[in-house]
Amino acid sequence: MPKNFNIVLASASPRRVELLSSAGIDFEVMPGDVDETLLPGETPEQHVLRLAKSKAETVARKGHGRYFIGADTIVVCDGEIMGKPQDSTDAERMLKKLSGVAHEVITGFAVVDREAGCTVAEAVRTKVYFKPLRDEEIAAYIATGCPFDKAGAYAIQGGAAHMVRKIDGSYSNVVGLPLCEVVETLRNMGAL
Ligand SMILES: Cc1cn([C@H]2C[C@H](O)[C@@H](COP(=O)(O)OP(=O)(O)OP(=O)(O)O)O2)c(=O)[nH]c1=O
Repeated sequence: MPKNFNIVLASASPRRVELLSSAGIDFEVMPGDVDETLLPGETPEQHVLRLAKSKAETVARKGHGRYFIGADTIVVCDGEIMGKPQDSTDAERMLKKLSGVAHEVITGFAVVDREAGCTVAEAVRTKVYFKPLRDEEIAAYIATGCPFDKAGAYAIQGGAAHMVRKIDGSYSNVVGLPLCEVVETLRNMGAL
């Protein structure tokens, strides 16, 4: 793909940077720091779409470039929306809840075209099935420190790969950016 520094990824997530780079896209990175508190009555989709847009718009207001990409990932298990765990007790609680059952990972992404004054956003869902986890397995995983900056306290691409029996849907969506959909959207918007 041609070099295009008109694209800015509004993210501090090394996973998102790696995923977008793997698609052969050239872009700049500028983190978009926003308050990630869930609003009362917000559905999971509304939540990730609002945050994805907010991250992209925050950076679009101050950065240079034309297309700004923001994203937000959450885990939804039995009606509970899980963001990043607050501490190891919270991580343990989340992993015990995910143990032996299926949950959904939802990533919302938004692309702001600053010149055209328009935004395209989409929420993508992947179903993830965990095997039953032993308490020692959970404790050992938390001790690695990996869960703390991950929604639902796990990383499918890292130390938690062996906990996942199967997934239905996009793998990159679980890692933090649904690549197929993001690249399609960039192309439809004329960014590629
Ligand atoms: C479920 C899961 C999440 N994650 C990560 C993706 C996201 O980085 C993180 C969820 O937090 P987010 O708030 O979506 O993103 P972030 O704060 O890391 O980065 P930014 O807002 O600057 O873009 O969890 C994995 O890396 N692997 C996984 O298997």
